[in-house]
Amino acid sequence: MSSQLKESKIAFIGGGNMAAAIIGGLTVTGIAKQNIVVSEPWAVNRDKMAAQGLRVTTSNADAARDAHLVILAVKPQVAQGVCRELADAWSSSSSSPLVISIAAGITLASLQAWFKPTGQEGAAAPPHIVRVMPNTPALVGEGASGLFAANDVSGAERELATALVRSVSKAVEWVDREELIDVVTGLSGSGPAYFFAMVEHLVESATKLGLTREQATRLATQTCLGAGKMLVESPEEPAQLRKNVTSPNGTTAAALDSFEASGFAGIVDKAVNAATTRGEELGRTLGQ
Ligand SMILES: NC(=O)C1=CN([C@@H]2O[C@H](COP(=O)(O)OP(=O)(O)OC[C@H]3O[C@@H](n4cnc5c(N)ncnc54)[C@H](OP(=O)(O)O)[C@@H]3O)[C@@H](O)[C@H]2O)C=CC1
Ligand SMILES: O=C(O)[C@@H]1CCC=N1
Repeated sequence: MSSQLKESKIAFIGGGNMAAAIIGGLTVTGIAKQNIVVSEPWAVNRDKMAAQGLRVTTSNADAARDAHLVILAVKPQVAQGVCRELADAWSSSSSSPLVISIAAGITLASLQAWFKPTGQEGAAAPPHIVRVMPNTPALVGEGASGLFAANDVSGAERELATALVRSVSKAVEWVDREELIDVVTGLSGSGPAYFFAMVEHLVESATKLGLTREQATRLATQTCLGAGKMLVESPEEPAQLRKNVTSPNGTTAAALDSFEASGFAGIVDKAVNAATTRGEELGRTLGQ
């Protein structure tokens, strides 16, 4: 792990699902809990974080004031208010941290405008910002994340962001246009839910056909894990792995033909487009 990351004080603004996933991954990889502070208004989430030995607060300003890295992990709908609050907190300090925003859709232009210093003499310059789109498998160190940095982000800051993301993600992809973060959102940010939904449907079908729910769940989840592991570890392309399962005129062909007859490729294409478009829309409607 990078020594820069190990020595950084990290503040999470928002202690919900995604913050919990990233923090879970970070602590497993050896980031000291005393270097993490979580600001979270909801007592239930705060207590969960405190129970893990993390420092918690209800004050975003207190959490962020001395941090080297601030992870903006609130819903897009509250991002503007939170950024303005943080800008106020930094207006009386001489340095500002690197901000990592994971808020879906919220653009760098919006974040930069909301973080503008409030005009006090000697106030810190606005923070440098990296947008990251992680996903919840970060919790088990199996995340997939996309990143995009503002122009003013230095090489060292990029390395710090990469180190943070890499400590909870196996796939780490910098993209070269900001719009592509919305595509990453539609693919891997939301993606775990697509696989969970698939497993839910598989379990429903097999239960209707006679397996117990428990048996069906064990078989479906292990199939998902096994297929995922093969996708990662095998040198073969996904299409070849699919063909290896598909005996001519066999059972798999019957299922895949059924998928195709129901327009599977089109269904997936529409879904990824819907998520990507929703990201763009969030950015437009909630942003500058
Ligand atoms: N969940 C996912 O899989 C992914 C989420 N993201 C992004 O991560 C961000 C967080 O999502 P997620 O973790 O799912 O959402 P959650 O609602 O689980 O977490 C957000 C947390 O922020 C808290 N909060 C609300 N207002 C404030 C405030 N003013 N200051 C500090 N904290 C506040 C919320 O408290 P309360 O409940 O009381 O409102 C909540 O606990 C979103 O922007 C989302 O787009 C990105 C990738 C994947
Ligand atoms: O559903 C959402 O908006 C967030 C962003 C990606 C995953 N969850």
